[in-house]
Amino acid sequence: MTVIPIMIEMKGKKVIVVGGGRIAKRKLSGLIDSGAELLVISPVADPAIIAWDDEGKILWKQKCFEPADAEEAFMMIIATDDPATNAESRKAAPSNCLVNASDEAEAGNIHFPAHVKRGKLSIAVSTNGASPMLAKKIKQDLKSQFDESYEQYLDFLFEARQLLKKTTISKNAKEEYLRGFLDESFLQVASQEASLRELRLLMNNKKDLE
Ligand SMILES: C[C@@]1(CC(=O)O)c2cc3[nH]c(cc4nc(cc5[nH]c(cc(n2)[C@H]1CCC(=O)O)[C@@](C)(CC(=O)O)[C@@H]5CCC(=O)O)C(CC(=O)O)=C4CCC(=O)O)c(CCC(=O)O)c3CC(=O)O
Ligand SMILES: NC(=O)C1=CN([C@@H]2O[C@H](COP(=O)(O)OP(=O)(O)OC[C@H]3O[C@@H](n4cnc5c(N)ncnc54)[C@H](O)[C@@H]3O)[C@@H](O)[C@H]2O)C=CC1
Repeated sequence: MTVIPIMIEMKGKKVIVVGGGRIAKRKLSGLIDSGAELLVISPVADPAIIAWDDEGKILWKQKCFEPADAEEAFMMIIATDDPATNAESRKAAPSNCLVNASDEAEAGNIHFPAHVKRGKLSIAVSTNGASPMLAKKIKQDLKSQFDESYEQYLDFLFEARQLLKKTTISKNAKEEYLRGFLDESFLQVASQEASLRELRLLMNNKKDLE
């Protein structure tokens, strides 16, 4: 399979998860706050899945999979421990459906990468199914390299860039600021605040000229 990485908006999209065990729980945990409409089909479910159902975050249909369950699915995550059910649900997927086959790397058309999220920063690692364990190990390494301070740092970079867009300084000067903010010193909140103050002044100067 030749694959490409994309970031995808899942709000309101119908996702059918076939199976309610450990793997279904892991895949769901990455989707639970995405705004997708999450439906789990399985006779037995992990306690975390039952709790999400109680909280109204997902809908658990306590039953075995039937082809009609796949109707209008935007995405299917196939994760039962029964190979025959997994094959049957793959066949029932609507055309153009995104299909994650967690039991057989080549059988679906999407994989889930190992994922580090620090606020607006996302780093995904894929080995194309060669070694999910290596993907996980690299994720752990990246987690320490890009620690929690990156969440605040990304918010700073976002705000600084929005402020710069509103100033009248030259394109080169803007780029110089943006490049400067990549220096590690800007991981410090004090440096971020000082720069935001400076940029707000620049912006107000623009207003004065208007
Ligand atoms: C193709 C893919 C499809 C998909 O699931 O999307 C897939 C397929 C399969 N995984 C299997 C096994 C394991 N998978 C993991 C772990 C993870 N697997 C994930 C993704 C993917 N796994 C996709 C490719 C990702 C890539 O390589 O780029 C991660 C990264 C993300 C996630 O799951 O969200 C997550 C790390 C979570 C984290 O970041 O913490 C572990 C280790 C563990 O659980 O600790 C084991 C046991 C060790 C081993 O077997 O290697 C099996 C055999 C099943 C069987 O035995 O029947 C298959 C099927 C096959 O190989 O055909
Ligand atoms: N992609 C990945 O990262 C990994 C994938 N796997 C694969 O995922 C599969 C599932 O693993 P676990 O979640 O650990 O198993 P599990 O035993 O925890 O859960 C299996 C689930 O399938 C459900 N199920 C069984 N028959 C069904 C049917 N006819 N219709 C609907 N649901 C049905 C069960 O009720 C249960 O909820 C494994 O068989 C393995 O092939 C395993 C490890 C990692």
